[in-house]
Formats: sequence, structure tokens, C-alpha cells
Amino acid sequence: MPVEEFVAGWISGALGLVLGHPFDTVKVRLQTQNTYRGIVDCMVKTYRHESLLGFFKGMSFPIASIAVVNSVLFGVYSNTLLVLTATSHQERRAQPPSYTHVFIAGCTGGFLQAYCLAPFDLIKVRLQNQTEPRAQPGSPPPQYRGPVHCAASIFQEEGPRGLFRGAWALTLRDTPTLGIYFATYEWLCRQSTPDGQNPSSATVLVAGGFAGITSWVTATPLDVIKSRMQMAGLKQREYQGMLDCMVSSARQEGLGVFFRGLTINSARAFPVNAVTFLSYEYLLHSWG
Ligand SMILES: C[N+](C)(C)CCCC[C@H](N)C(=O)O
Repeated sequence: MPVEEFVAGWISGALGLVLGHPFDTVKVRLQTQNTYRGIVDCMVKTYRHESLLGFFKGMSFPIASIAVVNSVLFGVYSNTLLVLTATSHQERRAQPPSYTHVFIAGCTGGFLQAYCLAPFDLIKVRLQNQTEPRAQPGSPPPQYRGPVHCAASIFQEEGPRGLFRGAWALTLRDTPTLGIYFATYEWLCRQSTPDGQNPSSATVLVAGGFAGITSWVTATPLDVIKSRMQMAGLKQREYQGMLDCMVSSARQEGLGVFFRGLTINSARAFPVNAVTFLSYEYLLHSWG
């Protein structure tokens, strides 16, 4: 099994992640807290209250976990295509796989990465939602002191299954939308590249960016539900399940709730995924 895809997936994912984390924090806060009037208000309040560091809360864990998550995504994607079409990454420009195969391989990668991602994503969301400024004398300490403490507290208070809160919503969010992700990327690359040639860097950037946006736009409704289920059991109310979470969120806040974070998700998705695909293609290309 070719391993380069796993390594390239890891490095490219990490680059994209750092770039996108500040957007991600604003998104998570808008989705789960009702104290902000919008993106700008959330950014201003976060900055005033917590300084620039506030935007980078909860980042260390995703950086560590992206090694697993993105390498599973890209590695499984590429190896599934290898099984389906008997072509390696290098041969795929000459013999392009069908969009159905690309979609199936993307869904497979998405499904498997969701399980690796679930506990890391939960911890990230819990830490991002701590709005207390960094330790100040006299102020009460935040509930979680850091990722390890957060994981240990969830384990103790909510049991091992607690670490997988929201995992179902996450799997449903990621399986089809990562199929869409790779299919959009392939389609856009092929639109502007002569047959059999490698896409130019500019094409890869634009195709990666739009693949990210398309995938996030379709993923946003379940992203909101996922984040809410992950926060449940803490300050927020408990939900009976995913359906209950959907119905009660829609009843209380209207259908618009399913699009919370859409603008910021899209703004984040372009640079993150442009950089992810560019570095992925570049690394695989330079390794021959
Ligand atoms: C499937 N879903 C839309 C959720 C994610 C797709 C893009 C993944 C990328 N690492 C990013 O963070 O943007």
C-alpha cells in the first residue's frame, strides 16, 4: 500500500489547519453561543476579551490529530481509488477515474476519518467555547485547563462514550460531503487542464479552494447539529438524539439555525483547502 499519500495528507492538512483556525473558532462560537450579533461582533469581542490568543484556543490538539485524520482521509481516498481503478496517483492523470469512483473513494475516506476525528473534534469544540480570558489573578479558572485535562474530565464525568459525543452527526456530515469534496476538485481540475496533463498550481489552488467551499456549504446544517451535540451535557441542554437536536433547534431559532457559520465556513474553506491540495499535489509530485 503506497504510504506517500498518508504522509502528504498529514503535512498538507497541518498547513491548512493553522491558516484556518482563527476562522474556525469564530464559527464554533457563532454556532453554539447566542451572545454574538455576527462575525465582526464575535471577532471584536474575542479580541478585546482574550487578545489574539483567543482565536487560537484549542489548536494544539487538532495539529497533533491532523496527522491521523488527514492522512487517513487522503490515504484511504487514494488507496480506495487504487482498488477501484487499478491506477496509482501518478497514473491517474493519464487514465482519469470516473466521477463515481472518485465520489465513492471520497466517501470511504470521509467515513473512516470521521471516527478518528470525533474525539479530537469534541475536545477542540469544548476548548474553543471557553470564553474566559487567559488565567488572570483572582478570576475563576476555566473548566478545562487544556486538551489533556479536557479529555480526562470528559472521560471521568461522561464516561468513555462521552468522548464520542456527536460522532454520529460528524460521520453523517463527513461521509457524503467528502465525496463531494474530491469530485468537485477533480471536476474543476479537469475543466481547465488539457487531457493527460498535470493541473497547474493556479488550477490546483482554485479547484482546492472551491472544493472546500462546496463541501462546507453542504456540510453546514449537520455541522451545526454536530457542534451542539458536542456541547450538550455541559452548559447547554441535553438532547435525546440527533433528531431531537434538529427539531428543537429549528423550533426555537427558526430554520436559519442550520446555516449558522455558513459565511465563515466558506471564507475559511477557500484558503485552507487551496493550501491543502497544493501542498498535497506538490509533495506527491516531488516524491516522484
Ligand atoms: C467535509 N467537511 C466539509 C466537513 C470538511 C471538508 C474539508 C476538510 C478540510 N480539512 C477543512 O478543514 O476544510
